[in-house]
Amino acid sequence: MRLGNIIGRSAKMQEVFESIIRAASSDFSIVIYGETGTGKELVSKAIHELSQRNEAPFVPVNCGAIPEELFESEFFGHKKGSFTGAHADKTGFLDQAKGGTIFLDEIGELTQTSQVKLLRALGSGEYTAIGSAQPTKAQFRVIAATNADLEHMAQTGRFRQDLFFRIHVIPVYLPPLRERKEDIPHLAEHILNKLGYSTKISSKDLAILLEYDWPGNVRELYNILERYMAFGNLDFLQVGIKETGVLVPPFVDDELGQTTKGLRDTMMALEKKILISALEQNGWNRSRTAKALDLPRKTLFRKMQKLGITQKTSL
Ligand SMILES: Nc1ncnc2c1ncn2[C@@H]1O[C@H](COP(=O)(O)OP(=O)(O)OP(=O)(O)O)[C@@H](O)[C@H]1O
Repeated sequence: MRLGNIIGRSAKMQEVFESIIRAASSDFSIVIYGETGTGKELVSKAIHELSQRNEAPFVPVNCGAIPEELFESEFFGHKKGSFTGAHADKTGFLDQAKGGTIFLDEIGELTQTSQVKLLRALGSGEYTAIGSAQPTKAQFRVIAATNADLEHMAQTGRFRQDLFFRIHVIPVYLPPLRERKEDIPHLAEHILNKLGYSTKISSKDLAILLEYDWPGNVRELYNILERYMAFGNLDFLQVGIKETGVLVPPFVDDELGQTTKGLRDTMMALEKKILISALEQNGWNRSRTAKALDLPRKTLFRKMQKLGITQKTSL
C-alpha cells in the first residue's frame, strides 16, 4: 500500500494515511509529530499535494536554522534600505508561500521571541515586511513538524501555549519504524528500486534488517541500503545479538571497543565521540561545528549538554 511516495502496509501506517487524507481535505493548521527520519517532510508534502492549495508553492523552513535576530527579515521580508545591509527588497517565506503551504520544520526550536512574532502574524492574519508601511494579508496554510513533545513543552513553559493551541489543530502522528517492522520489506524494495538496484534482497539480509532497531528510522534505512549496495551484503550491520537482545552493529563495536552495552548507550557513546571530534576539528567553535555536522546550533548545544561535553572533555 502506498499513498503517493509514502510506503506503508502496517495498520499504523494505514491510520497515518487516513489522517493525511482528512488533513488534506481541510484548511486547518497541522502539526506532524515523529522521531527523526520518520517521514515528516514527506507527509507534509503529500498533504500539500492532496490539498486545494496544490497549485501554489510549498515552502519548507528549518526553524532551528533561523537566528532570532533574522526572524522578521526571513519570514516577513524587508524593503531595500530599511537597515544597513538591506541592499535590495527581500521576499520573506510567508510571501513565498502565498496561496500555498508553509512547512515549519522543527518548530519547537523557535525562540520565545520568534514564537511571539509568528503568533502575532497568525493571530492577526497579517504581517509587515521590515521597512514597509503596508501590512500583507496572511494567505498560507501552516504545517509544522517536530520530534519533540510540543504539548509537554507548552505545559512546562518551553513553548508558548497560545501558539501551540493555534497550530495544533490537526495533529498527525508518525510511528517509529521499530513499531511497524512489517513495513521494512516494502520500504527496502522501494528504496533499492529508487537507488537503481535490481537484485532482490536475500532472506538472510532481510532478517538482519528486521532485527535492527532503526533509531534513525526510514532515513537510516536509506543510508544502510546505500551501504548494502556498495558491499553486496549486510554483514556490516549484522552481528551477534547480544545477551540483552540488542543488535549492535560491528562498526560501532570496533570503534568503541564495547561489546556489552545496549544500543542506546552505544549510540550515545558514538554520538559523543563524533561531536567531540567535530568540535576539535573546528577549534571548539560551536557555530562552525553545527554547520559542519549539518545540525541546528541549538540542537548541538542541547546534545552537548545532554552528553556532558565541555571544552575540557577529550576523546
Ligand atoms: N513511509 C515512507 N515511504 C517512503 N519513503 C519514506 C517514508 N518515510 C520516510 N521516507 C524517506 O525517508 C527520508 C527521511 O524522510 P523525511 O525527511 O521526510 O523525515 P523527517 O521526519 O522530516 O526527518 P527529520 O526530522 O530528521 O527532518 C526521505 O528520503 C523520505 O523520502
